[in-house]
Amino acid sequence: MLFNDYSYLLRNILMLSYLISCYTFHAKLYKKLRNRIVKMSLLPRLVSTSVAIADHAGKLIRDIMSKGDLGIVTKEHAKDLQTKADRNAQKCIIGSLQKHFPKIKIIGEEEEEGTSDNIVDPSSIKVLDIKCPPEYENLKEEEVVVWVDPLDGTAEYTEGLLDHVTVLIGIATGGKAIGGIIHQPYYNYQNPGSPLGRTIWSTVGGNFGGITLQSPPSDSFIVTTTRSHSSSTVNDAVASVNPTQVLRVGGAGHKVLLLIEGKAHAYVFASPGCKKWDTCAPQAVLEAVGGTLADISGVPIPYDADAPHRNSTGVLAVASGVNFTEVLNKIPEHVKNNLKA
Ligand SMILES: Nc1ncnc2c1ncn2[C@@H]1O[C@H](COP(=O)(O)O)[C@@H](OP(=O)(O)O)[C@H]1O
Ligand SMILES: [Mg+2]
Ligand SMILES: [Mg+2]
Ligand SMILES: [Mg+2]
Repeated sequence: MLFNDYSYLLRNILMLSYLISCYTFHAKLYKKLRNRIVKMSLLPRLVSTSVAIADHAGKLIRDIMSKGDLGIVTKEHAKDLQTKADRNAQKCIIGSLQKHFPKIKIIGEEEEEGTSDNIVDPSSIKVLDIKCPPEYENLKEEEVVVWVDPLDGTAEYTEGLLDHVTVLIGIATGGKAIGGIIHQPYYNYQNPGSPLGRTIWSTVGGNFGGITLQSPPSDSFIVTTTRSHSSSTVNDAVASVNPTQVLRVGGAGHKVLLLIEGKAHAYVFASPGCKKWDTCAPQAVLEAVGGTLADISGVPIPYDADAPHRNSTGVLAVASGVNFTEVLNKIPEHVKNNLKA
């Protein structure tokens, strides 16, 4: 009896010391990771944190779709839709960015402000191997503008074209896109067994991750453009660059991923419909891999806090290795002038 009591006590002491050592180990590891992220300069810290935030927003987007009540409303016109997923993802992204970076300027597509629910937990932030170009080593929060598209490709989301959907977080300073996060919440959704979703990140002049750069075929010229916001000017511009194939798909983020993965040579959108939150993150990711994105006349798009939200002069982008000027020179003057007017 006495022996049983002792062995019981001994077992409990061993168990307790095991639990304490596990706790201490994890607490030390957590502290080490926190210290690493706190010591990083602002740009890599903002990119690492935004990757975790975009992943979390992607989960909210999938949850809303799986529950089936999308809460669709129209905004400026019948083809300009917004769902509960756009609204909830925006609240989560803005709330989380404000909590971690209180002084940065954040401009989001939707009207929703950040809330304290669904704030990304610091323990979900992984320290990624992000290179900070030397000119941004001392960047301050007050100098940064973040352009947020909580759900790009809303029209396609409502129609079940789920791989067209992305979450876009674009980081800008001095009017330039310098970092981007593109999260694709439904990547692999048609390949059960493969990991669902992926996140691509970049710093311009630094590095990128989450995607493998591939060149488009050399014996064709594939153009990607809008699927749900076409017009005669949009179609004229596409035809003018003599495509061998046209991929009409949703989302600015998705179209830029096609350029990076070698599925298209150029993204041509001669329309004032795209906004800065549609292009900032895609531009930063595309430029980090050697591609180019500007307006339909080749003029750089400004991303300052006071820049107009609308990209009124359209969008023209090419994959790495495709000559931007050659494509630009094929866009007719009447298309460029239509957008200037
Ligand atoms: N005429 C238009 N009106 C409103 N939004 C437009 C538009 N043309 C393009 N956009 C926006 O630009 C993004 C890319 O468009 P597209 O998929 O047609 O290429 C989409 O972002 P959102 O889905 O985030 O609203 C889309 O709504
Ligand atoms: Mg929208
Ligand atoms: Mg968008
Ligand atoms: Mg959107």
